Amino acid sequence: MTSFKTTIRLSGVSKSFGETRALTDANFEARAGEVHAIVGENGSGKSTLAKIMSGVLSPDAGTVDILGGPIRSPIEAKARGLATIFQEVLVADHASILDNLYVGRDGLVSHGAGRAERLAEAQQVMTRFVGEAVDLDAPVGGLPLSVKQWVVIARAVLRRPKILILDESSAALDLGATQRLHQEIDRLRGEGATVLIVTHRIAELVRIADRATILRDGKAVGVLDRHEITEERLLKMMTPADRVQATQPTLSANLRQGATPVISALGVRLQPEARPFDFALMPGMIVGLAGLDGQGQDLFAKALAGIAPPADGEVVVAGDGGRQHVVAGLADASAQGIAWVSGDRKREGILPQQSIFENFAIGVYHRRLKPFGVVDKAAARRLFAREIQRLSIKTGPVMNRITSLSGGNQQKVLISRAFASDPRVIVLNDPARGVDLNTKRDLYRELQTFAAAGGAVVYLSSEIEEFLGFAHRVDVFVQGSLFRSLSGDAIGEDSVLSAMFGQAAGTHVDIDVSEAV
Ligand SMILES: Nc1ncnc2c1ncn2[C@@H]1O[C@H](COP(=O)(O)OP(=O)(O)OP(=O)(O)O)[C@@H](O)[C@H]1O
Repeated sequence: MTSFKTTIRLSGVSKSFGETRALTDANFEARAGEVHAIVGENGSGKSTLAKIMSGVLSPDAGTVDILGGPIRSPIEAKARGLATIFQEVLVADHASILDNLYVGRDGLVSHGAGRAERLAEAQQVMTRFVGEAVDLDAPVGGLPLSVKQWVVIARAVLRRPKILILDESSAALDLGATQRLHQEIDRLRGEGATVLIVTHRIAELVRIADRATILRDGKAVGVLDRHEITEERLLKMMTPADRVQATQPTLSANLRQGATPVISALGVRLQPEARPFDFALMPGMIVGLAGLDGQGQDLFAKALAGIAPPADGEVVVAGDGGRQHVVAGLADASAQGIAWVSGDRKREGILPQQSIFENFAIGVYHRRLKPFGVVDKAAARRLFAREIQRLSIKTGPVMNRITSLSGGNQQKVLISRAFASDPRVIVLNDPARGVDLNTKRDLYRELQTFAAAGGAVVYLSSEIEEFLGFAHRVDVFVQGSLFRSLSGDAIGEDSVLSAMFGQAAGTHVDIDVSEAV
């Protein structure tokens, strides 16, 4: 018989924030040498559980036994060998990579004893993670989100933890990087560590989790073994009985082909040295943007939304009466009916000092003014109430700060803001990051309804699975330029992946916008 060493045991744990019950009488158990996933809808209590285990929050009731005793503070957690990577990417922007890696150990390490060993150790780990050597003295502030995420992961791994908790830590990583993270998780498991992962990425769960504990409304409702973990089973267990099940997305066939593109780009160059390309998006169409990290797809999404103009060429939107209008910035794009949803909600999305309602309403005020420029707050409130229902946003009083919501629910507020601005085009940059399975399905359905009514959707994702059965076309970016467009049946996991690596599998569809512009 195999004997397991239990490293974590939580019994009857409850935690409330005001009137919100985040955890109610929850039990949880994990072992040495296992990867254990914590799964549940947005707001089901996953992060609260992780924070209690990490000593950041103390439970209102129940017992916590981690590696032999309760944990009363983050310092105690650290001393006992527990490291946690929280949902938000927490780095000191002004400090170097090296200082960020060793912060909190024994002061900063830019000078003094031990620098040489630490440099070597840090360089080795960062090279393994990022896939190439990095300048450890570079300030973290200017680095891409994915490298910042690696800094946070490396900081935890360098402590050689006995328990590692990853709360949505792969969210900012692309395909190759996620694979490298999985290798690291395998290595830690092999060394006997307990690895807890909180993730909404189902493919990830199936690939690496030995067991999964499912939370529903703050209660642990079951534990699945590796062979029992399937998307349908997880959905069934995590969905509250009163939650309307979304239907599987179906692809609308009645594309109005031949219509004028609602948004197009001719001879666009994203970087001075990159190859120029053309792009056109018809009303009723959902186009996926794909690529390995940093291949230009994110720059292009930002160019379409007016956030960062391309290095060369123009983005053109069809205005009233067929007029062509060159997009001249974010406010202009928004006035032309192009809405933007960012996946990096902390930097580009939420206004952390504002209420939940204000974060929603800011997107609709300019379109829902009463005569004489007076804001119709009552109308905005009614609209928000409808959106809360539609996307099942789990919120307390809407005048509470946006930061009181769980991460996934903050993201849902941003998505609802985009829908409510009556856009003609919605550009979404990895919007499903940190969003639960049910909401992903709701989101696909809402976007399909929007497209079926003549709207156009640009959907950037780092997960290929998201495009399947959802996008009419997937545009794959390589080296800062559009490499391949895959349409209809040509969209498959293998064909998109091959194109991402610059290979020729799949059907090459040239986009001809010359007639339209
Ligand atoms: N500091 C806080 N103040 C008020 N409410 C809070 C606070 N932290 C969490 N909550 C509430 O507790 C509930 C559980 O939140 P938690 O962050 O644990 O959910 P989660 O399962 O991690 O969600 P997600 O998948 O969206 O990250 C939510 O309803 C959330 O709004």
